[in-house]
Formats: sequence, C-alpha cells, structure tokens
Amino acid sequence: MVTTVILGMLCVYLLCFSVMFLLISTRLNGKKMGVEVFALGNLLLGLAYILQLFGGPPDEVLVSVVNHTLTLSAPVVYVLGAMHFFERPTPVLRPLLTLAAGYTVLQLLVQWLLGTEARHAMLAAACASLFLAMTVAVLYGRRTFARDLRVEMLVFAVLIGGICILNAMKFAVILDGGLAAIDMSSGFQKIFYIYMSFLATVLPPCAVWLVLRRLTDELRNLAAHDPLTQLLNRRGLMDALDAYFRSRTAGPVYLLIVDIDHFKRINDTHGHKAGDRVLSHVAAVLKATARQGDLVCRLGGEEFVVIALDTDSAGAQQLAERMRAAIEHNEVAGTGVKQPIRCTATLGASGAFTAAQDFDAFLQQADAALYRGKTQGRNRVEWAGGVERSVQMYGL
Ligand SMILES: Nc1nc2c(ncn2[C@@H]2O[C@H](COP(=O)(O)OP(=O)(O)OP(=O)(O)O)[C@@H](O)[C@H]2O)c(=O)[nH]1
Repeated sequence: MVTTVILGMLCVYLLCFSVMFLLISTRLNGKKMGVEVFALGNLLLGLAYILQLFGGPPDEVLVSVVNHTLTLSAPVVYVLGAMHFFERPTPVLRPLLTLAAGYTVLQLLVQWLLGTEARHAMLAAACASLFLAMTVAVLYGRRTFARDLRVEMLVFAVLIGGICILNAMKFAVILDGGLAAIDMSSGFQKIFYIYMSFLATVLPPCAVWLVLRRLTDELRNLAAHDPLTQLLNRRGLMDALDAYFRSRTAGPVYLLIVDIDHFKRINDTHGHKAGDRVLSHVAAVLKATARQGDLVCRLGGEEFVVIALDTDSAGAQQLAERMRAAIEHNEVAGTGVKQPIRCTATLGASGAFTAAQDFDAFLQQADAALYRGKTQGRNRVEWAGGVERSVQMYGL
C-alpha cells in the first residue's frame, strides 16, 4: 500500500514537472537548452510508472515490456536533453525510436528464451550501467565542459550514483530472490521508490536552476558586450576595471583611445554594411594585438578603448604603436568583386591611473591627445601631456 501511494505521488510529480518544462520551453525562443527534451523524459518515466501502477502483475508480459522500454528510454532522453543544455545538440526522436524498438525486440527474445525474471534482471542491469556511465560523464563534465557548474555537477553525480547503486542492488536481489523479492510490498521496492520520489522532487528544480543560471549569465554577458564587435561595451569595461582594481596585485593601468580615421568617408564610399565590417575588423585586430587580459572595449561609433594592464609606460607605448601599425597594414577583405578596404586609426593615450573612479578623467586626457593626433595628420599615436608626470608619480 505504502509503495503504491509513493508510486502514485511519483507519477504526479513527473507529469507535473513534464508540463512545467514544456511551459518553460515555450518561453525560451530559439535556444531551449534541452528543456523540451527533459519534458519528454519526464513524460516517458511518468507513463512507465503509471503502467507499473495499473498494468497488473509482473508476468503480464506485453504491458511489462512496454513499461521496461519506457523506463530505459527516459534516462536516455535525459542524457540527450543534457547534451542540448551543454550545446551539443543531437537528434532526439530517431535515437529514441531506435532504442525503443531495439530494446523491445531484445526483451521479447529474453522473455522467450529465459523468462520474466531474466527480463527484469536485464532492465536492472541496463539501468545500473546507464546510470554508471551518466555518473562518470557528469564527473568528467566538472573538469571539462561544465567547469562553471562544479558544485551542481557534484550534486548530480551523487544523486545519479544513488540510482545506479539501487539498480545494481535490484539486479542482485532478483538473481537472489526471484520476482517475489521485487514485489510491490517488499522492503526493497519501498526504499527504491522512496529514493525515486526524492529524485523526482529534487532533480527538476535543479534543472530549472541550471537553466536560470545560464539565462542570467547570458543576460549579464549581453549587457556587458557590444553586439556588433563582441568587445566589451562601456558598462562591461567599467565592471572589468572595477574587478581588476579590487585584486591585491593590481598595478597602474594605461588607457588608449583608438579612433578610425575618416570613418564617415568609408561609410559614404562603401556603405554602412562595409562600415560595420571595418568596425568588426578593427575590433579583431585590437583584440589580437592586445595582451591576454588587457581590456578592449568599443566605446561607441568608431571609437575604441584599450586598457593596458600590468605594464609600464614603455610597454603601453609599444602596444599603442603595434595597434596603429596593425590597423594600417591589415586590410578588410571586400565582398565578391569589391576591392579590400584599407583604413588607419589615430590613438590617444593617457598617463597611468590606479582607480576605476579615475577612468573618466583619464579618458578625457586621452581624448585631448587623440584630438591633437587628428589635427596633426591622423594615423599616429599621441600621448597625453601628463604622461611624463604619471610615469614619475608611479615610478614606472
Ligand atoms: N557603419 C557604421 N557607422 C557608424 C557606426 N557608429 C557610428 N558610425 C558612423 O561613424 C562616422 C563617424 O564620423 P566622424 O565622427 O565624422 O569621424 P570620422 O569620419 O572618422 O573622421 P575623423 O575621426 O576625424 O578621422 C559617422 O558617419 C557615423 O554615422 C556603426 O555602428 N556602424
């Protein structure tokens, strides 16, 4: 009786969460993160347990065969859902139907050759192996594709490891005591379904949490980057600068403004689309020329800011000159029959500063230098008047 009630609750959980996943997936336009696949997994497992409840005794072969196929298919669907979540989308329906057909045929064969007991033992062994593989994959994921979800992955590994152990025990129990040992009223089945209920309660909110984390991370990322060039925008730059100056090892930084020369002319001659390609190209050149860790940002229009970290004035000067030369010497490939576009940029550089609050003042300083560079002929690096003072101040 107790097991039947637990099983009934389990069906309700699974089907409710299936509907919830489905509803969530309808709100996730485009990138569904596997949520609709999780809904299918819950539906299959819910149906399997409904058959378990109302399908009659274990020797009622046809219902039992369908039940076992659903029971094995559900975790496979969860695996496919997880692959979608981790951006390795794979087809779902074809592998699922192939597995279902294959396992059904295998069951009928085993039933015919070895009987009901062997078929139940086979399901327990298959589930134990599958969950073992899932546990290993989750633990591997902590070190590779899911490094940002280390704690969550550990929780999943422990929970899935638990079902793996229970299925291995079920296999041993069937071999030892036959079908009577997994009767609904047996102590083992009680523990088995209590654990499954626990999982059905805990795992779906965990999955929702993962989806929420990914969504909020993506939103934060979108808010911090320029959509055209994928560089940091001003807000992202300020956050990164704050984070840098909070670290104990932070030293003075140098600010460079990079402004493409005669960009209006490029737009007017080649069109706005080509202008956008020039912006993306210059962004890529700046990113490739800066050192890893330096902050590269599109401030707006054709203006970029580079913050050179962990360097001295000589290093910042070399970086500025490298960037100017790289922009001058790398042409933007034309589309189709169009000629490649060449462009140059003028750079204004500030003195060193040591706090994020100083950003605006030093931006103005670099902007004044940039203006000088523009009036003195463009395609050059101009340093702010205070640079020598800054260099002396910080002893660089
Ligand atoms: N294609 C494209 N053009 C942009 C974008 N943002 C700003 N612009 C254009 O950039 C041009 C900037 O022109 P100006 O400020 O006159 O500067 P400039 O022509 O580069 O001249 P100098 O800076 O003095 O060398 C304007 O024509 C803007 O319309 C953008 O996202 N895409």
